[in-house]
Amino acid sequence: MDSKETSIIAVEETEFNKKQRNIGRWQKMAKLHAFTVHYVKKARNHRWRCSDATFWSVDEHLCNQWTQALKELLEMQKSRPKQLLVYINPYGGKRQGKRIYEQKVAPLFSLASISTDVVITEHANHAKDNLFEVNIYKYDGVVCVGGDGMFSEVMHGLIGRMQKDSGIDQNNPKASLVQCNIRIGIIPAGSTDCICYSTVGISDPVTSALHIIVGDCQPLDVSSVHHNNTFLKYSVSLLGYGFYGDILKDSEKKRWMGPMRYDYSGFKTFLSHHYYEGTIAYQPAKHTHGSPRDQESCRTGCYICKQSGKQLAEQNKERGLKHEEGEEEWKVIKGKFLAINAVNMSCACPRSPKGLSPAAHLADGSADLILVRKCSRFDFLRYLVRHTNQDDQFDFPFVDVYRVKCFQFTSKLSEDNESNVMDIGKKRFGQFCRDHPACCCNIVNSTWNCDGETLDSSAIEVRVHCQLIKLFARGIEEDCKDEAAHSQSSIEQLL
Ligand SMILES: Nc1ncnc2c1ncn2[C@@H]1O[C@H](COP(=O)(O)OP(=O)(O)OP(=O)(O)O)[C@@H](O)[C@H]1O
Ligand SMILES: CCCCCCCCCCCCC/C=C/[C@@H](O)[C@H](CO)NC(C)=O
Ligand SMILES: [Ca+2]
Repeated sequence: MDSKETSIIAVEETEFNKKQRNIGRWQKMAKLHAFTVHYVKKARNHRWRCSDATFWSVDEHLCNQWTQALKELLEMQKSRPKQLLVYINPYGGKRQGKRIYEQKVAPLFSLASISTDVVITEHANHAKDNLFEVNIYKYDGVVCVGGDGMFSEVMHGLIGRMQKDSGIDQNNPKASLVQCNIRIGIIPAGSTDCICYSTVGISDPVTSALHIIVGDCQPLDVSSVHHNNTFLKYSVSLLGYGFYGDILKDSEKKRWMGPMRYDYSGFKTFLSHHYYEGTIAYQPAKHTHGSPRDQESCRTGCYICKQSGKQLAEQNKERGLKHEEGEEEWKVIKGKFLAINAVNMSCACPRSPKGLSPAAHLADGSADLILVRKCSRFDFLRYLVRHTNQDDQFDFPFVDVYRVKCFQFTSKLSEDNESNVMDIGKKRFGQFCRDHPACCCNIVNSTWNCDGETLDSSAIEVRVHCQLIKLFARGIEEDCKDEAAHSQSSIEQLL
């Protein structure tokens, strides 16, 4: 945190006697007055904690003046939320959402004088549907307690509500969507918590609660996914076909296993080593300055994301004056793929601390399209291992990566179904694997994994909407070796 920026959470008058301290003769001479400042203390690995410091004086007036001045300073922080709508998924991750909120988060919100309306969800889509009914405009933010799936619900509710209120048809894949200025806070209590980890740098409920309290704001790109002019879903983290789609499909049947289900299904999917044929067409993201092979990652105050934000503001100003840009060139790739991963952000998570595309940006209006072509099991394992270490994940002859603003995918199977009259044998028994006719392995489509939810269609059209939503976060901060000491000194400077 910048030392000029206040990291105070709350200021309270304190009864001095309760804080028994050895202050020698002062205590005997006069009645002491005190106030306590609760502030953010930065610890290692992007973790934030709430700490406090008590100040005392024999001068009651001086004490009151300080308390008043600090409270006024806090009042002036207009970006801080005062009223929040909170959705808790009691069944996400290890089913600890309610406990985490009540024990770790609610006391901090109350300390920071934030009032809350809390909804404990009773079924899937409860939060999403509810966001179409409530008066969302009275809130400074919506908080979800759960995992990526719960975040996805809240995001769909908010984006959908904004488009409905503005008369925008979500089924139109070319529609300019209305930005959503009501920020979303994520209290991680899921299985992967990739969105929280990639935007804060850690999956920790207290840290996330403190980012909400100090009123952080991080814009985020959102991809819209359509099939045949029908809206399917939005995505902010991973849109994965092949490996990650198959893991998700298998793991959904094993929700009872909790977060372990991904390891079990991951191992199974790895052993099955399925590849899928299809065609990808994409438009490169020429507007952004970065590349997926950059060494630098997106960090707090990222220059590339700021530039994209400026371009977006210009476009919004010019909209109406200018006609839609002419069609840019499409690149087409046909092939056999073990995995097709499109990521709007790095997708860093505790399992993969750098993520699937370490140089992807949170708010640059682009996604990184990663194509993992058919290769041996051993090579695929080498690729997967690089999700977890520092080595370059794209430095393989069977892996390609492109920074794109939109793409389309059609599986070979659906191309064939659309264009050919299938013979009776195929219709009855399914299509047989052309490479191994003797093995009779059935070719089926994979499933798209869209931020942890499956999509019903394999043929999709995807478009990145630059900075469509905002989070209570600030992106991952640059490593600071002496963060704890720095935070302490910033509070001392302030007082
Ligand atoms: N009360 C509920 N009962 C059943 N399902 C719910 C309920 N509330 C929300 N859900 C659904 O549960 C799904 C999964 O929840 P969540 O994302 O919180 O946990 P997770 O899947 O374990 O974690 P992750 O998404 O990080 O892998 C969400 O898609 C959401 O729609
Ligand atoms: C033998 C080594 C295997 C290493 C495997 C590493 C696995 C890394 C997993 C990274 C997934 C990150 C993408 C996040 C996706 C989320 O949207 C989704 C929902 O929470 N999670 C999953 C697992 O699909
Ligand atoms: Ca992006």
